Amino acid sequence: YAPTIDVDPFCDEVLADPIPLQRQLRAAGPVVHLGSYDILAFARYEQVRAALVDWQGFQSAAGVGLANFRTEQPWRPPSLLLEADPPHHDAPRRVLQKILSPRALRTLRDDWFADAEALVEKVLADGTHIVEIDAVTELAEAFPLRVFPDAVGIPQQGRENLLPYGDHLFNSFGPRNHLVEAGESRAGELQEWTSAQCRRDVLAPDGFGAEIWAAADRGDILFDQAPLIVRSLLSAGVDTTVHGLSAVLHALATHPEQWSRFREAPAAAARVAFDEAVRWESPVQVFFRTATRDIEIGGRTVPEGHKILMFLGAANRDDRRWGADADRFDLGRDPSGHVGFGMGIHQCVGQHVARLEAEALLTALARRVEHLEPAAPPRRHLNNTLRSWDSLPLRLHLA
Ligand code: HEM
Ligand SMILES: CC(C)Cc1ccc(C(=O)O)cc1
Repeated sequence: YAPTIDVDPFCDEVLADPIPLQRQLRAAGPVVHLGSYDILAFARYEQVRAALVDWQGFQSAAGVGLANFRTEQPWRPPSLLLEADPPHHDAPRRVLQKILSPRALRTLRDDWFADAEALVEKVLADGTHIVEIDAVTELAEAFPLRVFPDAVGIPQQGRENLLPYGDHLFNSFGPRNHLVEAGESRAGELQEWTSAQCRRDVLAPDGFGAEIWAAADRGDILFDQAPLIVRSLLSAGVDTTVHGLSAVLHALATHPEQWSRFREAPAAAARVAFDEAVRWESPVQVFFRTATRDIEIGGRTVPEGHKILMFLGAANRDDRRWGADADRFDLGRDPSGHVGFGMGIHQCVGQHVARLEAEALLTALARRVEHLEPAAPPRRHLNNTLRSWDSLPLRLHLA
């Protein structure tokens, strides 16, 4: 038995504010039937985590969106990591894990910290004691776009395609609603542009892209896998960090006591602040899996071949796991174990890149900004998978 809830989780009202539905789903039970799509959903931490780590029972190869690749054509060739299961998932994952490891990223640390300081200087330059900015366009979008495409090694030309490509990709994990339809006219062109950036002859000789091709030279992966693995970086590595950064900036700006606490020890607190923001906001809100057999979970059977929907954002605010103050953004909390980066064999392979970007930007801001506060109400960006802001007007009081 699973209670049915008929609210459409992908309607604009829920995408703008998913918190009420998250509460309703958690309260309804460990497994809930979504009437609007006739699928089963998990919103409590225990079941979401259990489904994420059970890659044999809940597979990714049939797609991690609503579309079931067993019966319908994906809009782009499936990812060799995200939309693959072991054994096919193993080699591409091993290659990316090594290239994106904390140790491998050490060579970028100084450059990214220096670039974040340069960006913050540029943004604050035209102010005297108080500066008003839109933190989405001037910081959260600007910083990843300054450092990440260069780290991958793609050409300068056309980088403005990265955000719209990612936005459509993340919409396409949901149902074919107005958000997907709005992106469909450019989808083919954006997909072609992105794939063209993954060819060996256009990539710089010393970036993540070149390292993926070098793995093919060594025989760690096949040559025809290399471009798709580069595509994974361009697909997952931009919009996610943009919305992760705007999430942590919004959290800190709306919790002034947390900002002053953060400024006392920015280097140490930067990583916890980012992970607590990823837990609290969950930039990646939901995604799907497909049952590989009839599976018992939460006292209910998921029939073989059926899609399940995991509400990461709801799990990250489940008081059964996080305590009574689960809804509070609190730098004193230990956010480890959150599912904002997933969990198990598909857990975000780029999480250390995201954390390094956040550390660089937050420490640069902590040096120069005494206090930050909202200057006007922020505006939500609606996307079937991502929780994000279109605009985040902030007033920065300089140190
Ligand atoms: C705040 C930023 C980010 C968030 C919230 C995020 C979230 C996630 C989540 C939830 C998953 C698991 C998907 C699943 O289980 O099906 C994932 C996987 C992945 N992420 Fe991230 N991500 C972020 C940044 C990045 C970056 C910067 C990169 C690349 C440099 C990246 C590359 C990937 C890849 C390739 C996968 C697939 C891993 C696999 O299936 O083995 N992500 N990410
Ligand atoms: C949260 C995830 C769905 C983000 C993501 C997107 C795309 C890929 C890919 O490999 O193309 C990997 C991860």
